[in-house]
Amino acid sequence: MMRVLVTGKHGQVDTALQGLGDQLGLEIIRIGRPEVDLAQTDTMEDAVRAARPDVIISSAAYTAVDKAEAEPELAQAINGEAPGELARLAKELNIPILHLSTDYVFAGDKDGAYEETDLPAPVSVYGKTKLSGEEQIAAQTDNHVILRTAWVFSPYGNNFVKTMLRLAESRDEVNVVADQHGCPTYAPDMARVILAMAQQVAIDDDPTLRGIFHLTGQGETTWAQFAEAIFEGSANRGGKWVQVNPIATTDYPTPAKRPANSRLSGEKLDQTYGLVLDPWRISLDSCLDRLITQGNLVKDG
Ligand SMILES: NC(=O)C1=CN([C@@H]2O[C@H](COP(=O)(O)OP(=O)(O)OC[C@H]3O[C@@H](n4cnc5c(N)ncnc54)[C@H](OP(=O)(O)O)[C@@H]3O)[C@@H](O)[C@H]2O)C=CC1
Ligand SMILES: Cc1cn([C@H]2C[C@H](O)[C@@H](COP(=O)(O)OP(=O)(O)O[C@H]3O[C@@H](C)C(=O)[C@@H](O)[C@H]3O)O2)c(=O)[nH]c1=O
Repeated sequence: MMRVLVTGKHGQVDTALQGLGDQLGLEIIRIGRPEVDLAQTDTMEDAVRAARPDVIISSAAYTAVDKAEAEPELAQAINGEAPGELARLAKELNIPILHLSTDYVFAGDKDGAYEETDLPAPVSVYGKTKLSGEEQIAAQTDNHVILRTAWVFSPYGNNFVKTMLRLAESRDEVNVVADQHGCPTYAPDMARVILAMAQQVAIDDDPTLRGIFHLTGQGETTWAQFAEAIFEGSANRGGKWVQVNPIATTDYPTPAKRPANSRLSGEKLDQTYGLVLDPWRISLDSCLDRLITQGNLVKDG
């Protein structure tokens, strides 16, 4: 049975990986706080070695985009240094590492969807530290896959879908930015693709399977359109409909700057691995089924 070490014990992606890994009969070993703190890289080695992994999936990160502006050193330790240390260990153990990165490594001034060959130029502390993580991994081992994803949502943890449903509890309308474009991505869809890739790279040393890949849900939208789809889906399931007022980014000031366009092309992933994620609208239905129809919003906290 393949042993998959995953960083993160309470996050969206690591939770989805656990759920699917169990179904597929993989041994998923999750490491995280309090035993392993990625801000203190010396807490990682014993846990990684004890897990005897066949592959590492580096999912955990400092993901509080606005808060990172005030805590750049901590964000850099977790998003920059820790992946480098994980990759060093992967190299020593002679196993592949798959690492989650972000659309926020891009500046957002491109017209079309970003390709893997486009130059990153992050505009936030979070984006800069995630780019540093990519670089530190690549410096440690060639046996790596960097997976840039975006706008992740799921029934678990914190995300935009759950934020909107929570706002609906106290508001009849909400102002949402309409000039940032991206690709929402459902964590359980990601888990399907990530585990398929992990199984392939664990047995195939073909260099074309390595390197950077973009991994997002099919289709694109804006945060305002995404919010509208969330409330329509909510109303269709007997939940509340809330009016979305589209606004400009300048009317929603935040500590961190976000890219105006962070759409990612999934073409390389499709051509290399033959893998695509589901359209985000279909996945949003699955997510809302679990959150509203099955009443998990309250339970998940
Ligand atoms: N969420 C998104 O929209 C996007 C995410 N990504 C990337 O995808 C990956 C997964 O994201 P997602 O699942 O949404 O993240 P979450 O914010 O849901 O979870 C982050 C995980 O990292 C863990 N973590 C944070 N700090 C530490 C630390 N110091 N030591 C140990 N564990 C720590 C958290 O544990 P704890 O609960 O203890 O804090 C949690 O398990 C990340 O690498 C992220 O950068 C990329 C693009 C979009
Ligand atoms: C809650 C809220 C947000 N917004 C805006 C702020 C921001 O521009 C946009 C999204 O807000 P959030 O803070 O929820 O999302 P944000 O933290 O920017 O999400 C990002 O997380 C990191 C981890 C990533 O890697 C990215 O891919 C992306 O998913 O919506 C509104 O306009 N109105 C609102 O009521």
